[in-house]
Order: sequence, then C-alpha cells, then structure tokens
Amino acid sequence: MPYTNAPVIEVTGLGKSYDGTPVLSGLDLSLTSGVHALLGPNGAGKTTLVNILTTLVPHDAGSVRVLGLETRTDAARIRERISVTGQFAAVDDVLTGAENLVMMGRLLGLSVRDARSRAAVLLERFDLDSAASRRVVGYSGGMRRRLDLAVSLIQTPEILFLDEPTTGLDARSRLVLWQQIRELAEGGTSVFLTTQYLEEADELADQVVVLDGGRIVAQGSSAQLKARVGGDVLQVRGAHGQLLRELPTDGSAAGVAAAAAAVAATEPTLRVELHRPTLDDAFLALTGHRAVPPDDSDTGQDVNDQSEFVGSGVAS
Ligand SMILES: Nc1ncnc2c1ncn2[C@@H]1O[C@H](COP(=O)(O)OP(=O)(O)OP(=O)(O)O)[C@@H](O)[C@H]1O
Repeated sequence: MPYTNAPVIEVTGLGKSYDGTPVLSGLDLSLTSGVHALLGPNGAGKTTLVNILTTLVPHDAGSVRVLGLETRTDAARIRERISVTGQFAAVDDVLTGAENLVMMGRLLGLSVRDARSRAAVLLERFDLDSAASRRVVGYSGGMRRRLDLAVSLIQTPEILFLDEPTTGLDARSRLVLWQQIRELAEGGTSVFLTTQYLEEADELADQVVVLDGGRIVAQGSSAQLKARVGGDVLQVRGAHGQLLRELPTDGSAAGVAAAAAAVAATEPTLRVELHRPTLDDAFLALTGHRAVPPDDSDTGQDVNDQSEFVGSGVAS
C-alpha cells in the first residue's frame, strides 16, 4: 500500500461522555500514513478514542473519518480494512496457537491450505513456532499477546490499532512486538498505538499525540516534543552522584563547554553530565505532571513470563 498524504484518520470536534461525564472533549486530529502513538496516563481517554476510531463505540459529537469513511455510517466498510488488538488477548485458550490462527484464517474466507500456510508464516514471525501445537492455556502472557497480534494480521490491514500492546510484557516479547510493528509499517500499514510508555512512543512513532484529561495537549514528532521542552541541560553532581543543580545550555559544543568551564572555575572536582530532554520531560512540561507508568512497570516483567510456559496444562 503506497503512503499518501490523504489523512487515514480525521477527527473534528470529537466529544464523548459517559453518564454525563466528558471523557473526550473537542478533539481535532488529522493523521496521514505512518506510525502514530497516542500517549497518555491512565484514564486519559486513549481506549475510548481507539474504540470510537475502530467503530466499537459511538461518539456523541463531531465527525470521525477513518480511511475517508464515516464511523457512524460506514462501520462495516471500515472494519474490513482495519485490525484491532486490545489490552487483553482475545485468543481461544482450548485451541493451540496454530489452531487459533487457522480458525481465524478460515473465518476470513481463506482455504484450509492458505490458512495453514499463513499461520506458519505468522507463527515464525512472532517467535511462536516451537509453541504452535501447544494449547494457549499454557502460554505465558507475552506469548498470548504475540499470538493475539499474529491473529490480527492474518490479513494485512490498512491500519492496525494497538491498545497498549506491550503493557506488562517482558522485555523479549516487547522487542518482538516492536520489531513486528516496524516491519508492518515498512510494508505500508499504518499503525495507531496507545501507550503509557514514553520510550515506546519514542522508539516507534513518526508522530506522537499527547492526550491528557480527554484533550490533546501536544502533537508532533518526538524530536519536536522534546524541542518544546528546551535544550540540553548540564547536570552538576556531587561526590555521591547526587544532583546539585542544572545549568541550561543551547546544546552546542561552545555552550556546553562554557557551562562546564563555569563549574570548573569554582568547583573543579564536581562531576558534570549532559542531560538530553526525554519524552518524559516533555510530558511533564506539557501537562504539568509526569506520565504515571502502569503498576507492573516497576519490573517490566509479566509475572507469567518467568518461563515461556506456565502451569502444567500444556498439551500438544
Ligand atoms: N464504558 C464506560 N462507562 C463509563 N465510564 C467509562 C467507560 N469507559 C471508560 N470510562 C471512563 O472514561 C475515562 C477514560 O477511560 P479510558 O479507558 O478511555 O482511558 P485510558 O486512557 O485508555 O486509560 P487506561 O490507560 O487506564 O486504559 C475513565 O475515567 C474511565 O473510567
């Protein structure tokens, strides 16, 4: 699919309330092909926006067009051209990984032979070939999520929506998913992903949309968002690494050298470090608070992912 400049997602004046409480207010968004990250803390309205864009939930006000089609009137045609993977894997536990993929292929109209060959390709791509003939009930959380994404790619969608694809995943599954998202994008599929991980938006997205309290508070490339936060900062640290102060610089060699020279003139033994603004800093500057990571991000580990299979219910 060629990239074009026509918007793949176009939202004007979008409003959505639940029980009279506004969840999204006056949202305007125009996105062309590419990888887009919707970044926001818990409860910002990310899932609600994805549900509206994927025609699962109706909106109250404004207009929403996906691939040039109105979500209110063209839901069926939109659904034929997109795929969605939610926060919780929607695969059948009693079937094996391969059976899940073949079943979905058959439901989408592939012959048995084509469904099997597509399943084999996807199992390999998602690093699941060795688990193909095991029941999903014995898969780890990361394996389920990879299978879920594989199922959503039986047919190549024009837009893939991913709602927090890596929340709670172990590092290995996260890297596999990131790699697959990059390859899909290179093949021309647009990706719209929600995330609470600033690193994920930074890694993957051409454009980052920052949502806070149901409103878009910033939009741009991660470099542009970082630039809005200001230049590099020279951190001055004490003997035990503690941060003593921060000196703003313009990031140039001369600017950094001048700031370091000013420290050296009076306190030559202190350490200095150049700190580049991260997306996390950008979030703080744009919203006034830090993005709160998910509870499980302390370890970055899915507890089920200590090993590839959990429990003893693995059958082939
Ligand atoms: N079906 C619903 N009925 C009532 N309130 C809802 C419903 N769905 C979402 N909400 C509320 O809307 C707000 C936004 O929720 P949403 O799930 O869209 O946020 P989010 O950014 O995806 O958060 P998270 O990262 O926790 O998934 C929250 O206050 C939530 O409680």
